[in-house]
Amino acid sequence: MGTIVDAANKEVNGSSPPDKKLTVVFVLGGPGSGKGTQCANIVQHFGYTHLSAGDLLRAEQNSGSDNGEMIKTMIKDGQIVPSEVTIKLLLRAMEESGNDKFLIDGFPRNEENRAAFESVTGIEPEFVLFFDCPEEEMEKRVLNRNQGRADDNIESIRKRFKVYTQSSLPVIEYYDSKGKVRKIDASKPVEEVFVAVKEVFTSLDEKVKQHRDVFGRCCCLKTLLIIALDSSVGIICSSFTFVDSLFQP
Ligand SMILES: Nc1ncnc2c1ncn2[C@@H]1O[C@H](COP(=O)(O)OP(=O)(O)OP(=O)(O)O)[C@@H](O)[C@H]1O
Ligand SMILES: Nc1ccn([C@@H]2O[C@H](COP(=O)(O)O)[C@@H](O)[C@H]2O)c(=O)n1
Repeated sequence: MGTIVDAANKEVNGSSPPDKKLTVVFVLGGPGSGKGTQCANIVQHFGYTHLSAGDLLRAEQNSGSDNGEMIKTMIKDGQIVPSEVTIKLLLRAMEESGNDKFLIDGFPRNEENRAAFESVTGIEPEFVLFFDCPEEEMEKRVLNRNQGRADDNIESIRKRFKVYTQSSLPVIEYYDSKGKVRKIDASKPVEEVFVAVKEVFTSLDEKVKQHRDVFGRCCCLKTLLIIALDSSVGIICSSFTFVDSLFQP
Protein backbone atom coordinates (compact mmCIF):
# COMPACT_ATOMS: atom_id res chain seq x y z
CA MET A 1 0.00 0.00 0.00
CA GLY A 2 1.47 3.38 -1.04
CA THR A 3 1.39 6.65 0.84
CA ILE A 4 -1.41 9.21 0.73
CA VAL A 5 0.57 11.18 -1.86
CA ASP A 6 1.13 8.07 -3.99
CA ALA A 7 -2.59 7.39 -3.95
CA ALA A 8 -3.39 10.97 -4.88
CA ASN A 9 -0.79 11.04 -7.66
CA LYS A 10 -2.10 7.84 -9.15
CA GLU A 11 -5.52 9.45 -9.34
CA VAL A 12 -4.04 12.44 -11.14
CA ASN A 13 -1.73 10.61 -13.55
CA GLY A 14 -4.17 7.81 -14.16
CA SER A 15 -1.17 5.47 -14.53
CA SER A 16 -2.69 2.82 -12.28
CA PRO A 17 -5.88 2.50 -10.23
CA PRO A 18 -5.75 4.52 -7.00
CA ASP A 19 -5.37 2.61 -3.74
CA LYS A 20 -8.22 4.72 -2.42
CA LYS A 21 -10.18 7.76 -3.52
CA LEU A 22 -9.48 10.61 -1.13
CA THR A 23 -12.11 13.21 -0.31
CA VAL A 24 -10.69 16.52 0.85
CA VAL A 25 -12.75 19.50 1.96
CA PHE A 26 -10.91 22.73 2.75
CA VAL A 27 -12.52 24.68 5.61
CA LEU A 28 -11.78 28.38 5.41
CA GLY A 29 -12.94 31.60 7.06
CA GLY A 30 -11.53 34.31 9.28
CA PRO A 31 -10.08 33.81 12.77
CA GLY A 32 -12.96 32.99 15.12
CA SER A 33 -15.51 32.40 12.36
CA GLY A 34 -16.26 28.99 13.92
CA LYS A 35 -14.32 26.57 11.69
CA GLY A 36 -13.11 24.33 14.52
CA THR A 37 -16.51 24.32 16.24
CA GLN A 38 -18.35 23.23 13.09
CA CYS A 39 -15.66 20.70 12.09
CA ALA A 40 -16.25 18.88 15.39
CA ASN A 41 -19.95 18.54 14.43
CA ILE A 42 -19.14 17.40 10.88
CA VAL A 43 -16.79 14.70 12.22
CA GLN A 44 -19.60 13.31 14.42
CA HIS A 45 -22.23 13.28 11.69
CA PHE A 46 -20.31 12.52 8.52
CA GLY A 47 -17.23 10.49 9.51
CA TYR A 48 -14.52 12.87 8.38
CA THR A 49 -11.13 13.28 10.03
CA HIS A 50 -10.58 16.88 11.13
CA LEU A 51 -7.10 18.27 10.57
CA SER A 52 -6.54 21.83 11.76
CA ALA A 53 -3.36 23.31 10.25
CA GLY A 54 -3.13 25.71 13.23
CA ASP A 55 -3.42 22.84 15.76
CA LEU A 56 -0.79 20.80 13.92
CA LEU A 57 1.58 23.79 13.90
CA ARG A 58 1.00 24.43 17.62
CA ALA A 59 1.72 20.75 18.37
CA GLU A 60 4.90 20.91 16.27
CA GLN A 61 5.95 24.09 18.10
CA ASN A 62 5.52 22.34 21.45
CA SER A 63 7.28 19.15 20.35
CA GLY A 64 10.73 20.71 20.61
CA SER A 65 11.30 20.46 16.84
CA ASP A 66 13.92 22.61 15.06
CA ASN A 67 11.08 24.68 13.60
CA GLY A 68 9.55 25.34 17.04
CA GLU A 69 10.88 28.88 17.55
CA MET A 70 10.09 29.95 13.99
CA ILE A 71 6.50 28.64 14.28
CA LYS A 72 6.04 30.34 17.67
CA THR A 73 7.10 33.75 16.31
CA MET A 74 5.01 33.42 13.17
CA ILE A 75 1.86 32.41 15.05
CA LYS A 76 2.23 35.30 17.50
CA ASP A 77 2.52 37.68 14.53
CA GLY A 78 -0.30 36.00 12.59
CA GLN A 79 2.14 35.24 9.76
CA ILE A 80 1.80 32.19 7.53
CA VAL A 81 4.37 29.46 8.11
CA PRO A 82 6.15 28.21 4.94
CA SER A 83 4.08 25.59 3.12
CA GLU A 84 6.69 22.83 3.23
CA VAL A 85 6.41 22.72 7.05
CA THR A 86 2.60 22.73 7.14
CA ILE A 87 2.12 20.30 4.25
CA LYS A 88 4.49 17.80 5.82
CA LEU A 89 2.43 17.90 9.03
CA LEU A 90 -0.86 17.58 7.15
CA LEU A 91 0.30 14.61 5.06
CA ARG A 92 1.68 12.82 8.09
CA ALA A 93 -1.63 13.29 9.93
CA MET A 94 -3.61 12.11 6.89
CA GLU A 95 -1.47 8.99 6.63
CA GLU A 96 -1.75 8.24 10.35
CA SER A 97 -5.54 8.67 10.41
CA GLY A 98 -6.23 5.68 8.14
CA ASN A 99 -9.31 7.57 6.90
CA ASP A 100 -9.99 8.67 3.33
CA LYS A 101 -12.22 11.71 4.11
CA PHE A 102 -10.58 14.85 5.45
CA LEU A 103 -11.63 18.29 6.63
CA ILE A 104 -8.54 20.45 6.26
CA ASP A 105 -9.21 23.45 8.49
CA GLY A 106 -7.30 26.74 8.09
CA PHE A 107 -5.48 25.61 4.95
CA PRO A 108 -4.65 26.75 2.27
CA ARG A 109 -4.13 30.11 3.90
CA ASN A 110 -2.39 31.83 0.98
CA GLU A 111 -1.53 31.25 -2.67
CA GLU A 112 1.77 29.59 -1.74
CA ASN A 113 -0.09 27.05 0.49
CA ARG A 114 -2.60 26.36 -2.28
CA ALA A 115 -0.14 25.89 -5.14
CA ALA A 116 2.33 23.83 -3.08
CA PHE A 117 -0.37 21.46 -1.81
CA GLU A 118 -1.70 20.95 -5.31
CA SER A 119 1.71 20.28 -6.83
CA VAL A 120 2.91 17.98 -4.03
CA THR A 121 -0.26 15.90 -3.71
CA GLY A 122 -2.24 16.46 -6.91
CA ILE A 123 -5.31 16.64 -4.66
CA GLU A 124 -8.18 18.93 -5.71
CA PRO A 125 -10.65 19.69 -2.91
CA GLU A 126 -14.19 18.34 -3.29
CA PHE A 127 -15.27 21.85 -2.28
CA VAL A 128 -14.30 24.70 0.03
CA LEU A 129 -16.51 25.30 3.05
CA PHE A 130 -16.33 29.03 3.67
CA PHE A 131 -17.49 30.50 6.98
CA ASP A 132 -18.40 34.08 6.29
CA CYS A 133 -18.55 36.25 9.40
CA PRO A 134 -18.23 40.02 10.13
CA GLU A 135 -14.93 41.07 11.68
CA GLU A 136 -16.53 42.56 14.84
CA GLU A 137 -18.23 39.22 15.59
CA MET A 138 -15.02 37.26 14.98
CA GLU A 139 -13.05 39.64 17.21
CA LYS A 140 -15.58 39.23 20.03
CA ARG A 141 -15.47 35.43 19.75
CA VAL A 142 -11.67 35.21 19.69
CA LEU A 143 -11.29 37.52 22.69
CA ASN A 144 -13.77 35.36 24.64
CA ARG A 145 -12.25 32.04 23.56
CA ASN A 146 -10.15 31.51 26.69
CA GLN A 147 -8.08 28.59 25.44
CA GLY A 148 -4.75 30.17 26.37
CA ARG A 149 -3.68 30.77 22.77
CA ALA A 150 -0.72 33.14 22.37
CA ASP A 151 -2.43 34.85 19.43
CA ASP A 152 -5.85 35.47 21.06
CA ASN A 153 -5.02 39.04 22.06
CA ILE A 154 -6.05 42.24 20.34
CA GLU A 155 -2.60 42.95 18.88
CA SER A 156 -2.25 39.51 17.25
CA ILE A 157 -5.91 39.46 16.16
CA ARG A 158 -5.52 42.70 14.20
CA LYS A 159 -2.49 41.21 12.41
CA ARG A 160 -4.40 37.99 11.68
CA PHE A 161 -7.32 39.91 10.20
CA LYS A 162 -4.93 41.80 7.93
CA VAL A 163 -3.27 38.59 6.72
CA TYR A 164 -6.70 37.01 6.25
CA THR A 165 -7.88 39.88 4.04
CA GLN A 166 -4.67 40.19 2.06
CA SER A 167 -3.68 36.54 1.63
CA SER A 168 -6.53 34.16 2.49
CA LEU A 169 -9.53 35.85 0.85
CA PRO A 170 -7.84 35.67 -2.60
CA VAL A 171 -7.57 31.87 -2.19
CA ILE A 172 -11.31 31.71 -1.46
CA GLU A 173 -11.95 33.89 -4.53
CA TYR A 174 -9.78 31.54 -6.60
CA TYR A 175 -11.91 28.54 -5.62
CA ASP A 176 -15.09 30.58 -6.05
CA SER A 177 -14.12 31.24 -9.67
CA LYS A 178 -13.98 27.45 -10.11
CA GLY A 179 -17.46 27.02 -8.58
CA LYS A 180 -16.03 25.20 -5.55
CA VAL A 181 -17.05 27.48 -2.67
CA ARG A 182 -19.97 26.61 -0.36
CA LYS A 183 -20.56 29.81 1.58
CA ILE A 184 -22.12 29.63 5.04
CA ASP A 185 -23.43 32.56 7.08
CA ALA A 186 -21.30 31.99 10.20
CA SER A 187 -22.66 34.96 12.17
CA LYS A 188 -25.66 32.92 13.39
CA PRO A 189 -25.75 30.74 16.53
CA VAL A 190 -23.76 27.47 16.39
CA GLU A 191 -26.83 25.23 15.88
CA GLU A 192 -28.18 27.35 13.02
CA VAL A 193 -24.81 27.40 11.31
CA PHE A 194 -24.71 23.61 11.54
CA VAL A 195 -28.11 23.30 9.84
CA ALA A 196 -26.61 25.03 6.78
CA VAL A 197 -23.40 22.97 7.00
CA LYS A 198 -25.41 19.74 7.19
CA GLU A 199 -27.21 20.60 3.94
CA VAL A 200 -23.89 20.91 2.12
CA PHE A 201 -22.57 17.55 3.34
CA THR A 202 -25.90 15.76 2.87
CA SER A 203 -26.04 16.80 -0.77
CA LEU A 204 -22.44 15.60 -1.23
CA ASP A 205 -23.38 12.21 0.29
CA GLU A 206 -26.40 12.01 -2.04
CA LYS A 207 -24.22 12.84 -5.05
CA VAL A 208 -21.77 10.06 -4.08
CA LYS A 209 -24.66 7.61 -3.52
CA GLN A 210 -26.24 8.45 -6.90
CA HIS A 211 -22.86 7.99 -8.58
CA ARG A 212 -22.49 4.57 -6.92
CA ASP A 213 -26.05 3.55 -7.93
CA VAL A 214 -25.47 4.52 -11.57
CA PHE A 215 -22.13 2.68 -11.55
CA GLY A 216 -23.79 -0.38 -9.97
CA ARG A 217 -26.59 -0.37 -12.56
CA CYS A 218 -24.09 -0.05 -15.43
CA CYS A 219 -22.17 -3.07 -14.09
CA CYS A 220 -25.41 -5.11 -13.86
CA LEU A 221 -26.42 -4.12 -17.38
CA LYS A 222 -22.97 -5.05 -18.70
CA THR A 223 -23.17 -8.48 -17.03
CA LEU A 224 -26.66 -9.09 -18.47
CA LEU A 225 -25.52 -8.07 -21.94
CA ILE A 226 -22.54 -10.42 -21.75
CA ILE A 227 -24.80 -13.31 -20.66
CA ALA A 228 -27.33 -12.50 -23.40
CA LEU A 229 -24.57 -12.25 -26.02
CA ASP A 230 -23.02 -15.47 -24.78
CA SER A 231 -26.39 -17.31 -24.99
CA SER A 232 -27.10 -15.90 -28.48
CA VAL A 233 -23.72 -17.08 -29.74
CA GLY A 234 -24.43 -20.52 -28.23
CA ILE A 235 -27.88 -20.70 -29.89
CA ILE A 236 -26.51 -19.60 -33.28
CA CYS A 237 -23.69 -22.17 -33.09
CA SER A 238 -26.15 -24.97 -32.17
CA SER A 239 -28.40 -23.90 -35.08
CA PHE A 240 -25.46 -24.09 -37.50
CA THR A 241 -24.55 -27.54 -36.18
CA PHE A 242 -28.18 -28.68 -36.53
CA VAL A 243 -28.51 -27.34 -40.12
CA ASP A 244 -25.13 -28.87 -40.96
CA SER A 245 -26.27 -32.26 -39.67
CA LEU A 246 -29.32 -32.19 -42.04
CA PHE A 247 -27.01 -32.01 -45.01
CA GLN A 248 -24.71 -34.79 -43.84
CA PRO A 249 -24.98 -37.93 -46.00
N1 LIG B 1 -21.78 30.43 15.71
C1 LIG B 1 -21.16 30.82 16.82
N2 LIG B 1 -21.73 31.74 17.63
C2 LIG B 1 -21.09 32.16 18.76
N3 LIG B 1 -19.89 31.70 19.17
C3 LIG B 1 -19.27 30.80 18.39
C4 LIG B 1 -19.87 30.32 17.18
N4 LIG B 1 -19.04 29.42 16.63
C5 LIG B 1 -17.97 29.35 17.41
N5 LIG B 1 -18.11 30.16 18.49
C6 LIG B 1 -17.13 30.39 19.56
O1 LIG B 1 -16.17 31.30 19.02
C7 LIG B 1 -14.85 30.93 19.37
C8 LIG B 1 -14.05 30.66 18.10
O2 LIG B 1 -14.57 29.51 17.47
P1 LIG B 1 -13.63 28.48 16.71
O3 LIG B 1 -12.45 28.19 17.57
O4 LIG B 1 -14.47 27.35 16.26
O5 LIG B 1 -13.19 29.39 15.47
P2 LIG B 1 -12.09 29.13 14.35
O6 LIG B 1 -12.63 29.67 13.08
O7 LIG B 1 -11.66 27.71 14.37
O8 LIG B 1 -10.91 30.08 14.87
P3 LIG B 1 -9.37 30.10 14.51
O9 LIG B 1 -9.21 30.23 13.05
O10 LIG B 1 -8.88 31.31 15.23
O11 LIG B 1 -8.75 28.84 15.06
C9 LIG B 1 -14.98 29.72 20.28
O12 LIG B 1 -14.93 30.14 21.62
C10 LIG B 1 -16.36 29.14 19.94
O13 LIG B 1 -16.95 28.49 21.04
N1 LIG C 1 -2.09 27.11 6.89
C1 LIG C 1 -1.73 27.73 8.04
C2 LIG C 1 -2.57 27.73 9.14
C3 LIG C 1 -2.19 28.40 10.28
N2 LIG C 1 -0.99 28.99 10.33
C4 LIG C 1 -0.53 29.72 11.55
O1 LIG C 1 -1.25 29.31 12.70
C5 LIG C 1 -1.98 30.40 13.23
C6 LIG C 1 -3.23 29.94 13.88
O2 LIG C 1 -4.07 29.30 12.94
P1 LIG C 1 -5.59 28.95 13.28
O3 LIG C 1 -6.16 28.35 12.04
O4 LIG C 1 -5.56 27.97 14.41
O5 LIG C 1 -6.24 30.23 13.66
C7 LIG C 1 -2.15 31.36 12.06
O6 LIG C 1 -2.41 32.69 12.44
C8 LIG C 1 -0.78 31.22 11.40
O7 LIG C 1 0.20 31.91 12.09
C9 LIG C 1 -0.17 28.97 9.24
O8 LIG C 1 0.94 29.53 9.27
N3 LIG C 1 -0.54 28.34 8.11
